[in-house]
Amino acid sequence: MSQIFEAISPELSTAPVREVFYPELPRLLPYAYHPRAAQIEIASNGWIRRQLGACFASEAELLFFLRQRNGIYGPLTVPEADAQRALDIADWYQYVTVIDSSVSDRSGLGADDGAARRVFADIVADFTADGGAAEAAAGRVTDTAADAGARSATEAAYGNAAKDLWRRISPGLSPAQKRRFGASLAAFLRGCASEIRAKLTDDVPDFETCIQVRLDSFGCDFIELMTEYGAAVDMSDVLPELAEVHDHCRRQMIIINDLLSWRKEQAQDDKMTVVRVLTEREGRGIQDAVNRLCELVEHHERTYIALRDELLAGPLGERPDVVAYLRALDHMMGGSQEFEYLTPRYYGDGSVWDGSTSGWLDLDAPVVRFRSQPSSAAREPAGGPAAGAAARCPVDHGRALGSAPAPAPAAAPAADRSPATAPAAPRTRPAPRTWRVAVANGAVPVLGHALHLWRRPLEFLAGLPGQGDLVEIRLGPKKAYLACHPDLVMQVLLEARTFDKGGPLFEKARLLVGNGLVSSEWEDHRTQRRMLQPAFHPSRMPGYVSLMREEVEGVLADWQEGRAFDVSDAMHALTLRITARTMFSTSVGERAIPEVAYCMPLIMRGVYQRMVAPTGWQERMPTPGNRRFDALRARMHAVIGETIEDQRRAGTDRGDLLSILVNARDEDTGAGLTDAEIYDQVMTLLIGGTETTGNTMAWVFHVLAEHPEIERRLHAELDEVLPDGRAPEFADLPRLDYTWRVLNETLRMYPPAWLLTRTTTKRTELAGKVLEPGTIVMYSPYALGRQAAHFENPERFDPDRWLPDRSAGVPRGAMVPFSAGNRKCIGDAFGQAETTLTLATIATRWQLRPAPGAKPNVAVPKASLGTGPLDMIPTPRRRRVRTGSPTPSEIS
Ligand code: HEM
Repeated sequence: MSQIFEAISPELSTAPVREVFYPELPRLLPYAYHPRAAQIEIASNGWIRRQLGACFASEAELLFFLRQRNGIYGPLTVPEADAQRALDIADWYQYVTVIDSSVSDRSGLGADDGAARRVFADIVADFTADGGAAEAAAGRVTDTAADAGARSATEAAYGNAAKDLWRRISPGLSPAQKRRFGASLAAFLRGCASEIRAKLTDDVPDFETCIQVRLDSFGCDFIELMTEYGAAVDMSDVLPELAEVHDHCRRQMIIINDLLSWRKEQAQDDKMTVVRVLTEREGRGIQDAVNRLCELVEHHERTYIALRDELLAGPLGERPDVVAYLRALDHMMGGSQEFEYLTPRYYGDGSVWDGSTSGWLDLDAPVVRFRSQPSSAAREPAGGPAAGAAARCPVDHGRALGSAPAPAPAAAPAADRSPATAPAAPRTRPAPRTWRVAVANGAVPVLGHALHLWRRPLEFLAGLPGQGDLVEIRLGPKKAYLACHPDLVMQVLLEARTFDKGGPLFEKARLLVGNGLVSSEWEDHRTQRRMLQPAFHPSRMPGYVSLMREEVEGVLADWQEGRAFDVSDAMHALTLRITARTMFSTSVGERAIPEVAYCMPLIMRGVYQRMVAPTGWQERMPTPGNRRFDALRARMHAVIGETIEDQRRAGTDRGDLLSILVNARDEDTGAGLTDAEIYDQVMTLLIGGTETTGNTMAWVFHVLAEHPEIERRLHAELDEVLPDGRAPEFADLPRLDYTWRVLNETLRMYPPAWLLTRTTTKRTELAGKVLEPGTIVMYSPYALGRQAAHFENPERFDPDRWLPDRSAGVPRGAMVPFSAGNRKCIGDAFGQAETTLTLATIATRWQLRPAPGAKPNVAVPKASLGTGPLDMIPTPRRRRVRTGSPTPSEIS
């Protein structure tokens, strides 16, 4: 293993320092140390010395291995296991880590994949029924002198250790688990051999091939088995049901491992790591690759949680062993990540963890930890956390990551399911730095800044980041703070328990949506999110998309050449119909839709006015405006109440969202939701799913009319992907790359959710300022998207800024149109599919131009940022069709 030493302790060179920024990962899963962690680690280190000492070239190498603290991996990943089992597991993981280290070493097993395969075959035989199991049963647990003579000391050591482990572990496994154990070990060793081969042949695989090899070489099968062993359960009979959960769990762990071990792997010239795939195979810069992979980690973690919750909400949730296993799997993932921050294995021999989980990491220094500032101006390349993080699911399952990006089904976040699985407090540690904390300019007596927010809110907000990273605003007697710096925004969003839903927006939103998902506070939110999540499962997206197609086609059937119409109204009507159809599949629902369409925009405007009102008395006055507002709310209530009643009467599952809500039962009490609770969720989804997408669509047609060159490029893509002029199917969406960039740029410049508020639930600190409980904290996707510090020429509509290379430097918190953390939009994938499909279908067939004198009016934005009435005139578009080589021919 001597080359490992050399590789990890490179000579200091005069080459420019290479540094990469590692964004904070969400860490939604719990982690804990086993109560006997310290004793287990020591005992396990003793076992390694006794059993596998012969596998190390010298005492120094053995000590080097032990300093990596591999013995703590077991106690961190099975914190609730019986102590003996936790020790068995610790030894097991150390055992495979010794093999893994030797595989990385070209003077050890890594020298020759053929030889390694032979050693591995012996190890498998020592473990499986022909070898270890049978011998263990007969009490023969060590190699005899004769056996040992035929094998090298190293091979004999591997064999003896395998037998010892098998003797201890196998009695706790069922016959099915024993069979799985053999197969899992074989898979691990097969993966190791493939890694050796790749290294020797200089092959960098594509993304999916790499993942497939890593699934084996990371030992995913036995990680799950060890989790079962730790929880004393057998999941062999439900593996198919767990397959999806496992897939996301595995990918999350592998990608985190590859990200955090990158310094070591690149020093050892490892080919089988997803970082290398992205940098070498897909030609990304290292920062871009890291950003992408961080997005993937978040995606897999959230999808894992969503799927896990879905399983628990179904019949398997009745089985205590499944519940115990999934809880153990949470700890496995959370603990595994904790280990990867902790181990000196990836940060250099002698490094000591300072608790940091994000920051700049030097790729070349012998000993490193995350730093708050880069140490070199020559870092490669300058840039911050995940670009376009809020944009979409970056996962292209089953394809190379670099191919056409997809507005594909992103996993929506899910709340945790019980106190035991409550998310670990997000450990955002903004860099110790000097923050600029300011009071916004232009306060007037009594009203403070309320008039600015009332009269010219966008201009006012966009000017605040120039004044400070955290800016105090006065709303009459109340103070509020706008987080302007992206890192502060991420802190607010990730520390969701401290910065909980609240503040003027949500207080007023409760007038409309009561205690629905978007406005509920931490505790309620977790239960609610679990209940609603199944409706947004990726598997439902193809069905939703075909329904969206029907609705868009229906709307287009009424368009007439040259006849102006209000595009904002039309898009809201369309998105409302789409959301409502996913919610109510009945004729009663159909009747409710026009009523809701009429009331909603008027109510939304009233909510915004109440939100920025400096005092609360105006809304209680019996003015005509207030009476109208109350009447509209009552009307909406009545019509939705009717659909709920209809669903209750029917009692059947109609496959729509209303059925999910009416049939939902509390896990503990078995109680269902009251009509009032269902009403709140229906209103939440109707508003969340209509205003946002409707406004986005209106803006996009406005900007296209203003930018003919961008429109021309959009048309070119549509003609290529949809040459026959049909509406896209679900499978077409990933190919509409430019369409997606146009929409993402629209969301940057005109985010529908332009100002959002939170309230602190306890005394806390933000930007070094102490905030008392109950303090209002806000963030503005609009103001963030207009900052020149993060977006070059921010007033320019430039979809290509979302090309991977150009977007690499955009800090994660600077682009949050769908928010982030556990309150991230539940309908993000739905919304992105909907806007992509709508834009593609309309722009394939029609071109819209403003009616004379028509332009957006944002002087008084509502709770959601819209264009206001926007009359546009449709003209049928003539498409260019490519056949083979680009020979344009016109079709109508
Ligand atoms: C362009 C489309 C959309 C945008 C820009 C958007 C934006 C957002 C944002 C920023 C939030 C977080 C609010 C906060 O931080 O306080 C949010 C939450 C939410 N959105 Fe969306 N949204 C979109 C589409 C949708 C759709 C289509 C639906 C439903 C069909 C939906 C339903 C919701 C719900 C229920 C929440 C609350 C989630 C929670 O707190 O757990 N949204 N959305």
